[in-house]
Amino acid sequence: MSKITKGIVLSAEAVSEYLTKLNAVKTPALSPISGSFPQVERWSIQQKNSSTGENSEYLSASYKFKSFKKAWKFLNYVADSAHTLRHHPTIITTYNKVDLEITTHDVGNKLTIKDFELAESVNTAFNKAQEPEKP
Ligand SMILES: C[C@H](O)[C@H](O)[C@H]1CNC2=NC(N)=NC(=O)C2=N1
Repeated sequence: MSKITKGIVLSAEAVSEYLTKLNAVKTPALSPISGSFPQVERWSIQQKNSSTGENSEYLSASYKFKSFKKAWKFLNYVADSAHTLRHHPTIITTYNKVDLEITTHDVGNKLTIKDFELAESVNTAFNKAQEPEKP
């Protein structure tokens, strides 16, 4: 016999409306930062003006490592952060050097709080990649 003896039956419309509202609370809409930008160590703010008149903003940073292996250790941490934050950088890697760019594609390549959160966590990844290997 069912354990549920009392309850409220909701219509499919009511459930759908509730879920939409719940989702909006969990993931508030991203909007471009207006006014002054936060400062993140190692990262600088760049602007690109395309011939079509579209102005884009992005963060950029370069990281250098003692070895190729350390660069890849860093990249694996960066991938974890990107996955967790659901925000993904553009990555160019050349041997022991990693160049990163971050912008928010969903708002037309402008800077949002997500970009600065990811930049902070890339710095944390950089510090972790310097730690000596555990035996
Ligand atoms: C649905 C998904 O979360 C979005 O498309 C995310 C994925 N990762 C992203 N990464 C970046 N850099 N910008 C985005 O706008 C973006 N959007």
